[in-house]
Amino acid sequence: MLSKREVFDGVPEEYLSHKERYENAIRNSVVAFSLVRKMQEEGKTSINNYRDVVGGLLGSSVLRDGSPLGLHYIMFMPAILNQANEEQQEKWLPRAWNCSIIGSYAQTELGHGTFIRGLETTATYDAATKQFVLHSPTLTAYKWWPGGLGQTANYCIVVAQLYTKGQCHGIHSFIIQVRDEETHMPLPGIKIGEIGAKLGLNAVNNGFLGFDNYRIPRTNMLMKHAQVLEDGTYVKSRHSKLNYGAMVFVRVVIVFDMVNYLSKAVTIATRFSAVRRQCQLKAGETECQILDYVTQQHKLFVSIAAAHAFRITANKLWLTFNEVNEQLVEGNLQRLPELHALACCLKAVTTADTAACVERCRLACGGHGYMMSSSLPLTYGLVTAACTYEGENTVLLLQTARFLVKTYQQLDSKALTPTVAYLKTAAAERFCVGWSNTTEGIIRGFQVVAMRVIIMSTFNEEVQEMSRTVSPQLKEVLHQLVDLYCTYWALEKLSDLLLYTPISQKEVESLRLRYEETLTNLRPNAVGLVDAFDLRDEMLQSTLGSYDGRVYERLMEEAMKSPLNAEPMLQSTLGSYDGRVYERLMEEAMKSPLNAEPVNYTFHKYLKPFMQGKL
Ligand SMILES: CC/C=C\C/C=C\C/C=C\C/C=C\CCCCC(=O)SCCNC(=O)CCNC(=O)[C@H](O)C(C)(C)COP(=O)(O)OP(=O)(O)OC[C@H]1O[C@@H](n2cnc3c(N)ncnc32)[C@H](O)[C@@H]1OP(=O)(O)O
Ligand SMILES: Cc1cc2nc3c(=O)[nH]c(=O)nc-3n(C[C@H](O)[C@H](O)[C@H](O)COP(=O)(O)OP(=O)(O)OC[C@H]3O[C@@H](n4cnc5c(N)ncnc54)[C@H](O)[C@@H]3O)c2cc1C
Repeated sequence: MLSKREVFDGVPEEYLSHKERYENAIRNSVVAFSLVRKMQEEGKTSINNYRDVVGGLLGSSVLRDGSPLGLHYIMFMPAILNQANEEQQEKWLPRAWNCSIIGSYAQTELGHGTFIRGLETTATYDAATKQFVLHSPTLTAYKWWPGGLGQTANYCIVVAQLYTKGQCHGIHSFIIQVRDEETHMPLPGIKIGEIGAKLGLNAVNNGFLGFDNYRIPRTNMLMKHAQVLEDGTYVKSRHSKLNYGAMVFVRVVIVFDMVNYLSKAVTIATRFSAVRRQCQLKAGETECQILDYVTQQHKLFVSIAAAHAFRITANKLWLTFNEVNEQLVEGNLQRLPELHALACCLKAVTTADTAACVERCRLACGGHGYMMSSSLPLTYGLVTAACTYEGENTVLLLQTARFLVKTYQQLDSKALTPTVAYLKTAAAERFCVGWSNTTEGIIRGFQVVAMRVIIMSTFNEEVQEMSRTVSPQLKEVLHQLVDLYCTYWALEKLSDLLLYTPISQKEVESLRLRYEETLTNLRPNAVGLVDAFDLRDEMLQSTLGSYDGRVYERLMEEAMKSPLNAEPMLQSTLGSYDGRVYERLMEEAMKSPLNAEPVNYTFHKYLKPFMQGKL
């Protein structure tokens, strides 16, 4: 059995080289995911409900900057579950589930990420040999970004343009072996490596992948929805977008991820704000806690409310996802567009808001928030990536807008699906006959705004659920959070409300007062509210947010761990670009020390024994 997490001579991750960071990540990941395998063996997690277990690990302090094995669970396995037929699932799922193969998900290319109908990788069917020929016709056709593909995965799901009998049938998914299972060497016809250092997630080992007329069996096309028969006949799917299912799943999971990161950041910043004393409210008094400043409360408290709002929303979205997928199994595709629009909208909104809130938490901690040891910069790097991956936010909001416009156009001719039923009511109250400075009044106002601009989504507060299951005291605080969240956004989006609702100047002024009252009302419970997230110090990994409040002692302890305090300069910088983007990106990637060797030693020492169940 492996010893617990090894670090280089006690040097924290921040001081490791790019290569050492990867080697450390492999060591930590095989230990962490050996635990998942143990839970599988004991029946404590299953192939249909491992989200919480894996999600908890991927957000934990052990894998704090991601894992080379993350995509295996996040997309490789869900893609097989979602797009492989029964025979293919029987062949591949057991090996993926016990990690005797490690997979990734290769869709994005150097030249295309958003416009997936424009992907260039081709899969051409050869009926004579009953094989598909995978090929990357240009440099921009190289797969670029797949997590774990650089040095770790030996299989991946590849999304390519399918050609058979001379005709292109659009993008489809294929399961492809890219490395030898014994030697881990890239297979002939495969060009593979890692793409280099990034803003964050530097333990994920994102890779590139090029094909040179690489042949795979016909049965390696995932054929749950569409098929290619032995003679090359193409059988199309019931719905052209069923192949996009893996992306919908991850967008839903990302909303849960944002809850975890936002809770962590606001816990750190709120606890630090209770410890930090700076300046005086009145001359001659002792310095006050910075948490007592209304400006500090304005920065932080809405993040506490947002963490709860996102958690409630994530749970509701997960229920919708499972409902719609059960209907898909029965052949009922009616709610697929709504699920797609909802997943797009909530992934975009929660990632953008979380990135903004985490940055605000950092700013609220002054210079100490800028220290890596606070864990706030690392958290920001993780959440800001989510605004881009799994669908760039702008593009996903446009998808939601497209769905809402279509829904509005069919308002009188088609029954509305549950999450847009409010449009009927908002349409009836075309100009929102009255305004009230209550939670319900604000929600109704936004429904009217949404109705009028058809691009705002609204959220359903689960207030009724809270009144059934919580004590009067807790209900009062949760209502304060609901009030805070609504009045905050009413004030943030005041221009829309002024444009589309009859809110008066007087009501805006009282809304402002109400907002400040709510901040004051929440102040006594602020630390208790973040303590309620129940995030252990090991999870927070933060000098500022530890439960015992020993901020300064911890800052100094961490500072003394820097090798710079023990020896002279270590650092070097990279060159800049001359405008030849794709060639330069590839040249930079090839500078990675990880690409200097075909197989990193951690494969033979850790990964292979892990995959063979010998750990
Ligand atoms: C189990 C794990 C547990 C815990 C994990 C813990 C943490 C996990 C958290 C984070 C994850 C970590 C790492 C993430 C790794 C990220 C991996 C990636 O990034 S993979 C690559 C992702 N790439 C994308 O998302 C590409 C974005 N682009 C698109 O999706 C599409 O191009 C588009 C923008 C949707 C447009 O598609 P297209 O051009 O084909 O379609 P149209 O716009 O013309 O619309 C036509 C029609 O189709 C409908 N539609 C589009 N997409 C879907 C869909 N997915 N489902 C259903 N329907 C869809 C659209 O609504 C239109 O319908 P119509 O209006 O015609 O009725
Ligand atoms: C950390 C990380 C991990 C990733 N992991 C994976 C992975 O494992 N597998 C994988 O396949 N991919 C992965 N990706 C790739 C990711 O899915 C793409 O980066 C994403 O889909 C965006 O595509 P792009 O980068 O090509 O940007 P582009 O599509 O080129 O978009 C660039 C910008 O152009 C604008 N834009 C583009 N299209 C439109 C439009 N229609 N309307 C308006 N504006 C538009 C937007 O401002 C957008 O930000 C990862 C990315 C990151 C950052």
